[in-house]
Amino acid sequence: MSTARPASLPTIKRLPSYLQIIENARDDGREFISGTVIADELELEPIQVRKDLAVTGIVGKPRVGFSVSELIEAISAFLHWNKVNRSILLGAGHLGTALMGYSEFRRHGLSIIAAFDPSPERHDLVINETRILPMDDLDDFIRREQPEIAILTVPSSVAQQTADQVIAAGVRSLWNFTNVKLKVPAGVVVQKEDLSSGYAVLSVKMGLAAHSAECSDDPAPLPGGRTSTI
Ligand SMILES: NC(=O)c1ccc[n+]([C@@H]2O[C@H](COP(=O)([O-])OP(=O)(O)OC[C@H]3O[C@@H](n4cnc5c(N)ncnc54)[C@H](O)[C@@H]3O)[C@@H](O)[C@H]2O)c1
Repeated sequence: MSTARPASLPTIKRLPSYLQIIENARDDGREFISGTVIADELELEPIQVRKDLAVTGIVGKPRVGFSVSELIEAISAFLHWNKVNRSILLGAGHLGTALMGYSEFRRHGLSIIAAFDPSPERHDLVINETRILPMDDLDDFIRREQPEIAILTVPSSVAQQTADQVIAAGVRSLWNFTNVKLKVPAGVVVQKEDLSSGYAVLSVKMGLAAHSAECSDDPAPLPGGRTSTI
């Protein structure tokens, strides 16, 4: 019987950090890992880590902790990272090229099978095994290859029309890096990404640290607890 529980968004966002630590433990030859060790590495409360890991349905053993291999498998399965998600990227400029160059995605099942850009000088360039193709090839490519995800790193001015085009051709999941709130039909999933939110957290931490340094020598905790890194 599964003991898995529904997951909140913050829990889902923390799981990749846990996975990284547990994979490091595996690479160090360890068979078990405790929630406390994971919590210490990430400066979280152990109860938070145990609650988060409960969503995977894996239960730790008293005084031993969690089986490293079981936990890796369970987190990967929970995140659907144990299957390949074929994706295309629209807009192979600065950000798009950086995403294509990030090999960790492939390790977690995100395979960028092609990129599309209107700029002729970029056509047929291959970045990290992904070829950049002309926009004219887009519709046929989607209908033929049926990618699950479209990654949007186009200028904001063309974000909606690009989304409309890939949806019309059959894509059902969009990872939107533009600052446009896309309008999509029911059944299409959109995740909007904004690096500014990470920068906002950093800025607040810096402000708290500066305030704390003025008041004492102790590091500043974030509101609600320890000096969290995530
Ligand atoms: N989410 C974030 O935190 C974040 C961070 C940086 C940039 N961005 C956004 O990502 C997007 C790209 O930024 P960038 O710095 O890489 O810009 P860029 O100008 O370097 O790249 C944009 C690319 O899109 C291509 N393009 C133009 N029209 C297109 C179309 N109709 N279809 C497909 N490709 C098209 C251009 O030829 C260019 O190669 C922008 O919308 C930017 O605001 C978001």
